[in-house]
Amino acid sequence: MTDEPLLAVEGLRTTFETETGELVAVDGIDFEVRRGETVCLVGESGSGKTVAVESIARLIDQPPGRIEGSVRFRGEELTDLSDEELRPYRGASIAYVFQNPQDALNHCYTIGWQLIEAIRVHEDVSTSAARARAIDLLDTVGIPDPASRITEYPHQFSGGEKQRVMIAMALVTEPDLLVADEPTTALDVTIQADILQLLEELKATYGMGVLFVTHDLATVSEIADRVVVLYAGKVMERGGVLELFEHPAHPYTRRLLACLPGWSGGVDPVEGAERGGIAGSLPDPNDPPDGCRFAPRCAYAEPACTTGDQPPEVDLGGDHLVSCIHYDAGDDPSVLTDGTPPSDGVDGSPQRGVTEDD
Ligand SMILES: Nc1ncnc2c1ncn2[C@@H]1O[C@H](COP(=O)(O)OP(=O)(O)OP(=O)(O)O)[C@@H](O)[C@H]1O
Ligand code: NI
Repeated sequence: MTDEPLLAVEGLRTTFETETGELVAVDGIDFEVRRGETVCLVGESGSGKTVAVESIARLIDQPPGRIEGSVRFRGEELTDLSDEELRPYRGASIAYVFQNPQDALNHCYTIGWQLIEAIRVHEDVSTSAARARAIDLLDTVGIPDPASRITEYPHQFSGGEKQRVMIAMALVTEPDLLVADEPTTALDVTIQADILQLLEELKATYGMGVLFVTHDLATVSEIADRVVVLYAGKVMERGGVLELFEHPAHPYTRRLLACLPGWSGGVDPVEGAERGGIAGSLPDPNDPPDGCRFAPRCAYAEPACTTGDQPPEVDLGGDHLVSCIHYDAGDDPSVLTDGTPPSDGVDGSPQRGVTEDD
């Protein structure tokens, strides 16, 4: 029982009915979050990060959405539960913090009123006890002079303070899992680090698992214990943060890292040349390519990369998994890291292994 991860997601697949057909936002992904650790879900815009985390507590309307696969939380299969049975989990033992705190706060009510309401929804306590708890929570999230700030309205709080209030709201239920979807993206850079630091402190204090969504690898390097790299609804690679930053295996991860200023862990010539972004764009989610979803943008794609489904994950040891055929037994992954620029393929896109002179 103690070996059971806090959250175990297996084969999670979330699709939407759209006018142009079925859109596959998340396409059969596996990952885990253990107690007391921060797992970062990282990937470009549109890769399915938000849909993935919102699928966990079924925050997605079905229809048009459709969620399949297994989500086990503290050993319990959540997908079997009715909406009513899910209530103790959704927004409670699994709490969410989103990108824009102003969207979640009601500008007509004081911060205190909103916190007290949130507390009383979950606990049968007097208003004065709830008020004391609200002050305590504001103090916990680093709002100075909470006893007087509690009477203020959202517009009297800065962006960073509003996000701290949202974190306080999430803590009301003492969650076991805090899901934070780009919680710092809307904030000034100077404030972002403070919020990350706060989340780190709270994780330690409460022993929560944190599932953190970001497109920013610099943030990942600050807070992650483990990382899940998502691309076009598929997991490209996952593993411990140090392992992943020092020995990134998937060409997509390597490209992402090469875009990170100051990262010098074996940038290959193609990656180095493209610092500042990855050429090309995500595939059409209504019509994903066969094979590895990244193959159309991958400098190392071979014909075998573009057939079948996303390659099965290869276990590189130490919890490090990669979905890339170059790591299959018998293949030679050193082509990805030997520093030789891949030869140019047709229509200017570099392709390895498909030209005669390779
Ligand atoms: N309600 C919906 N109906 C139809 N398609 C949706 C819906 N919600 C999300 N999608 C699609 O699912 C895909 C994944 O979206 P998602 O919001 O999860 O991406 P993301 O990785 O969180 O991106 P970002 O970094 O921009 O937040 C996108 O193609 C998006 O258009
Ligand atoms: Ni998102």
